Amino acid sequence: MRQEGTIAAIATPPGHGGVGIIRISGPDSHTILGRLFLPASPRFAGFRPWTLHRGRVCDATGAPLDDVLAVAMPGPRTFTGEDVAEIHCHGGPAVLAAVLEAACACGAQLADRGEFTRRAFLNGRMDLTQAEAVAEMIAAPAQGGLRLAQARLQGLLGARVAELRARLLDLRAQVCVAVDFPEDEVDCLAPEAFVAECDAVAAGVRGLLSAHQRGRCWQEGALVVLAGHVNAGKSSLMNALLGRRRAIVTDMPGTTRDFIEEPVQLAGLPVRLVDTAGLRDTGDIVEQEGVRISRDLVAQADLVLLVVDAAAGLGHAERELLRHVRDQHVSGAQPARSAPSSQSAQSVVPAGRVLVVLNKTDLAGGYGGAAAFQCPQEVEGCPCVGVSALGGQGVDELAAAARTMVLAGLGGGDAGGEPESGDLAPNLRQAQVLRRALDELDALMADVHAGVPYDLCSVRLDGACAVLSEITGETTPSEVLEHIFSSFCIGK
Ligand SMILES: Nc1nc2c(c(=O)[nH]1)N(C=O)[C@@H](CNc1ccc(C(=O)N[C@@H](CCC(=O)O)C(=O)O)cc1)CN2
Ligand SMILES: Nc1nc2c(ncn2[C@@H]2O[C@H](COP(=O)(O)OP(=O)(O)OP(=O)(O)O)[C@@H](O)[C@H]2O)c(=O)[nH]1
Ligand SMILES: [Mg+2]
Repeated sequence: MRQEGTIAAIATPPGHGGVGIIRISGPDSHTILGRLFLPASPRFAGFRPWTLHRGRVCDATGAPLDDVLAVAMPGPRTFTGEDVAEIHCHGGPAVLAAVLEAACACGAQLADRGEFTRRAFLNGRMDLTQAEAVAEMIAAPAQGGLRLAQARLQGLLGARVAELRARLLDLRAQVCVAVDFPEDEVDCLAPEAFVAECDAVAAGVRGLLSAHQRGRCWQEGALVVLAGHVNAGKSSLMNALLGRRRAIVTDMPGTTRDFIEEPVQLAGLPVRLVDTAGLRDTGDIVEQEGVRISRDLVAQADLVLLVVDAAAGLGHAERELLRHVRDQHVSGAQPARSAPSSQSAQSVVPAGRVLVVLNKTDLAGGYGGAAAFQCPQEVEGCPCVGVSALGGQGVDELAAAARTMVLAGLGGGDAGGEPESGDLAPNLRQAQVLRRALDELDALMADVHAGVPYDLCSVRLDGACAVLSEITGETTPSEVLEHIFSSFCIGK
């Protein structure tokens, strides 16, 4: 992992913008800026720190490239902890490429993805949860996710994990006393007290894990999959939910052959909405592949919208899909311990991942044939709503029901509404680390119960502490760091 040298990158998104920023960080950044920059003011007497100065950037031959504002920020109190310079150019791709090239000609190297933030982390300007939050803040699809990323950027998650770890370290100290002075009755830690304290820390870890599930859908969007028989109106419903014509709709069965994913908010919940190929037996190999992908997506979905032609009712393919989803549920596709509160919700609603959508209610009489369409409360044990994808009736109610079901499935229900500022929610990596920490704590408690000597127990205690510090980055393996920062944008 390179950490010397001076790096440069375009910090603003590709394309045309009002202003585009070149960011330079490292020991030579101010020298490089000085060589590129021709001040506009005759009174200019060098860069005043943290102050924008107006001037021109010229290339090596002295030809002017752009009229700019530039700033020099002296380390270590900067984003990266190093000397930083920024050149605020006109936001065109050719201008920015030319100024970046000029910076490189003066000695800067092109920055890798996430290299500015990696340097900030390595220079102790932020812990790993904060570095990850920088990227998550940029990626947040809606306000709820943004608030979760902001809490992490402030270091609240790192602080909570550090607090849990400190309790384990404290316990470790008490264990050492018990090992060193086994006869000392006053200081000796009783196994019951040992287990009780471990259990309290484990409860804290579990609390963070259940927050992860909810946080995930606010940050990445819940996966909601439109599935059902050919011609049921999945693509029409996709378009109705998006409010624009995105998917091709025809009266030919088998119109959609590949899946289509679009981000959308359903009643304020960020969702990755996926339209899929209609389920049917077919000889067409392209369509067969489409059907296979549909089944995969159904298996991964946080919520399946099973679209059914209301007049036709459930057919063979729909019943098979319901059975498929239900079997998956029974075999415990959800990690059992990750969201304890969702387990009870699941057992109340056996097929809680499926919402049956009776479509074409404008054509249908009553479900099963009565005169006016009456939407049943549930179909095959799944909640049910009636809509007309064509006319838009019931689509808002469908969105609200989908939101409620997704949040119920993730535990905690919809009562709390959107995440609030200060709410903690670990991301996937952090949750995986927390799960390992919980395994260590469970094993530790079992050992203490079984009367394993304290000096052996303390090894496990150390293990749990080491696992927890992977969250904040003290002991994170370098390939994990590499992976985290390589998912960043260039220039971040
Ligand atoms: N133009 C620009 N805007 C930007 C950034 C940037 O790098 N450039 N940021 C980058 O992502 C964010 C701001 N992030 C920052 C994070 C830390 C420090 C910093 O370390 N500041 C010093 C105090 C400086 C002072 O006021 O004297 C410190 O807190 O010690 C600055 C900006 C968002 N907007
Ligand atoms: N009357 C009526 N027709 C609808 C409604 N929704 C869809 N349709 C019609 O049903 C036909 C099939 O619609 P699609 O949205 O293409 O159906 P699909 O489920 O995506 O079909 P495949 O992609 O083939 O699996 C089209 O002719 C639509 O216009 C509705 O609510 N009312
Ligand atoms: Mg379709």
